Amino acid sequence: MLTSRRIDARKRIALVAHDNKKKDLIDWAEFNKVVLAKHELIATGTTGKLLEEKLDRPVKRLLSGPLGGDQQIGALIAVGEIDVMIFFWDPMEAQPHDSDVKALLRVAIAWNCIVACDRSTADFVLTSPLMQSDYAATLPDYTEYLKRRIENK
Ligand SMILES: O=C(CO)COP(=O)(O)O
Repeated sequence: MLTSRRIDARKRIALVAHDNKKKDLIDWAEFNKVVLAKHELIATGTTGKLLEEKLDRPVKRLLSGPLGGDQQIGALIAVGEIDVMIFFWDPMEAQPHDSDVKALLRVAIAWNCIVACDRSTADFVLTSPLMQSDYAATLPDYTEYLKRRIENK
């Protein structure tokens, strides 16, 4: 069931990284451990396992990316259950599941999900005042508009 964007300051953050980018994502998450502690973390299988170990906190782990985890994150985005996605994908190496990667990035944009694919953008997102509930509440919610537009097609 589609839900509207959450105004809550506690966001549901999806974290995903390709193998060559896992170290970058884990370093970033460790650096931002205190801020991330305020949010719910959801991740693809291997990324989630590494995050749990490094952050010493629970992370909702889905399937590994190539085994359907990317599709699970995409499905959560489509029903409004992810507020932010941090996806450090590898621009230097083709993935066996490139079609899933493309689908995940596509559905995130289709649903106006906040997406960061590198460390600089992830820093901007995490430090944005829009991460706080009172700021987010002043923004228009595009969810209903997007839903109408897609369903009327
Ligand atoms: O493959 C991925 C993203 O496309 C990530 O999956 P893992 O976190 O299971 O390695």
